[in-house]
Amino acid sequence: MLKVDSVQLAYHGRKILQDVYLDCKPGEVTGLLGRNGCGKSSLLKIIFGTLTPDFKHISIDDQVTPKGYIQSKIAYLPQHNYLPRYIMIQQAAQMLVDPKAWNEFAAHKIYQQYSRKLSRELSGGELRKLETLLILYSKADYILLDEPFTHISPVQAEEIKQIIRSRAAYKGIIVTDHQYYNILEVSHKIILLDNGCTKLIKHPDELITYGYLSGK
Ligand SMILES: Nc1ncnc2c1ncn2[C@@H]1O[C@H](COP(=O)(O)OP(=O)(O)OP(=O)(O)O)[C@@H](O)[C@H]1O
Repeated sequence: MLKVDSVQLAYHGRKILQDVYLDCKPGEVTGLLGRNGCGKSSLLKIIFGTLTPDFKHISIDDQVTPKGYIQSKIAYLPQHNYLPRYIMIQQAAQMLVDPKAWNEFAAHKIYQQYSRKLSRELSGGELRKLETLLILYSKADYILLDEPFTHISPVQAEEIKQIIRSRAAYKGIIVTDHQYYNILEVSHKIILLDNGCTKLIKHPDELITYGYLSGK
């Protein structure tokens, strides 16, 4: 199990994260919701290990894991595109995809369609979908997805949700997005980040109580 505890982060003396606890185990999708600027991306970067906060306690199976990207324990889809503009999709896939999952990955239509293209030749939505797929089919046991539904049309979002669910059979997945209805649908557990603290949401109505949804 991945456990994230006691994260404290401040930028220039302004507290962003102060009382954070969340956990995620293989077989589970954890949805992370929160208003703009509440610290969702920062928290994912801290879990991945590329942002160092004032304090954190992160462990995988009770072993302290300060940098999850080492040994590919954790993979991370950043909020913004990560593939270099001139890389061929097939080349990126060969570097990132778990060989054991290759056949399933390569069967996806979008891969077959664009494998011989450069990343710069794809539309925003096509590239986002492929980047998400590459991370979901990586070797890592834990996957962090920052806004996988951005630029994605509704039918494509349905397909991504199905893939997230099927990959969650093998992995623990933490996903955040402003398309909260997609997050509610795909997640087994919802965590709201509010005033620097995590709150486990037991019923969607609590999202109104905490002021994340307007309730109108
Ligand atoms: N490098 C930085 N230096 C100073 N402040 C920063 C830095 N990075 C982020 N922040 C601030 O920290 C806060 C949290 O940012 P973060 O990107 O984690 O929020 P978020 O919840 O992912 O937001 P959004 O939903 O809008 O993407 C914001 O107020 C942001 O302005």
